[in-house]
Amino acid sequence: MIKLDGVHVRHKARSGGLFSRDAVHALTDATLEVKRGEIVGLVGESGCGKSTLARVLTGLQRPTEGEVLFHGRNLWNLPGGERRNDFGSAVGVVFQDPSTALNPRLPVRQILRDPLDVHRRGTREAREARVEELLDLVGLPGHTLAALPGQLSGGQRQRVAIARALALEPELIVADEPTSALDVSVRAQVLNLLVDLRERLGLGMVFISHDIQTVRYLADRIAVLYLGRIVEEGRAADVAGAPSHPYTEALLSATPSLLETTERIVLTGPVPSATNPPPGCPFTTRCWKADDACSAAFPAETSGPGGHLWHCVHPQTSGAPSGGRISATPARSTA
Ligand SMILES: Nc1ncnc2c1ncn2[C@@H]1O[C@H](COP(=O)(O)OP(=O)(O)OP(=O)(O)O)[C@@H](O)[C@H]1O
Repeated sequence: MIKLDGVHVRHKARSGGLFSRDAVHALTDATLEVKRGEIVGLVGESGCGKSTLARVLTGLQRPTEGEVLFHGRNLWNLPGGERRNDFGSAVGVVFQDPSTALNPRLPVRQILRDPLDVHRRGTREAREARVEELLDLVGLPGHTLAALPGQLSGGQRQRVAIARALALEPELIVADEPTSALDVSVRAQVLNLLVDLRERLGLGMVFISHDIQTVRYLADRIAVLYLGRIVEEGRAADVAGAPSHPYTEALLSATPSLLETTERIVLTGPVPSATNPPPGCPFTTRCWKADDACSAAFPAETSGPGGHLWHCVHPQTSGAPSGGRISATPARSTA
């Protein structure tokens, strides 16, 4: 349905002076496909490029290089009107914090009507009926329509934001950390709602989170980002169950599931600057397996069964995470 092909995004560095040519390499050579009805999880630490990738997928950010293909057509070669109308309605977005994503002065009824009005969908009566249908889809009672966002709980606000994202019957929802601003008690409800909607509506979804355990629960496939690069990608069971990249292993150990006994990997070295990324593997400075071979060039793509891909010179090959077996090294300590 949508494919990123060799996408690079470089921003002008904020810290540079007026005439500085310094660039932040927010995304480097990202290739990723989301098929109809599939949930792709995107994980990585803060600043690794998750939101940039979300902005590229939703057409809010034009790549510096590379292509965004929507049903095989280059998004940025489409006429502006087609891009805004057809692509704009095919992709819905849910942001992290519903308190800031929803206009506090508009009642829910108007918030849900806005996209239908802007895209001139159906008659006035049909739009009213759609608004009620949307509310029902996300499990909110009818009286919510008269409420202002400030009169709702965080979980209810996020349900309204999800309903708004669904208004134009999108094929794809991009959800950027949709539960991290919510109370722990309602996170599971919102996650279950997203899974339920995917099943009922056949939606594709890109779910972005720094928490690989949450993503593992939801996603069909996972892509792991590190300093703007996708370093591992594959079926969720392969990436989270038998990671090949040491960084994925470290992410998994940071939020161990209750059933696993892997020791925690605490990464110690510095994260390289995104303004001046190293020529080799960007994880070298924190990796306990790194040697000279890792610094020469960014590791080529290696593939395993089921479309499992990784970029690492010393991948984990045993089929099980090494955490719990490797003792602490200068680049890694355990806690
Ligand atoms: N408009 C911009 N101008 C300059 N640099 C930017 C801009 N937007 C993002 N960046 C930089 O690009 C890199 C990737 O940022 P991005 O927001 O995509 O990461 P992220 O993984 O979503 O982080 P977080 O989880 O903290 O939101 C970071 O180094 C960030 O500082």
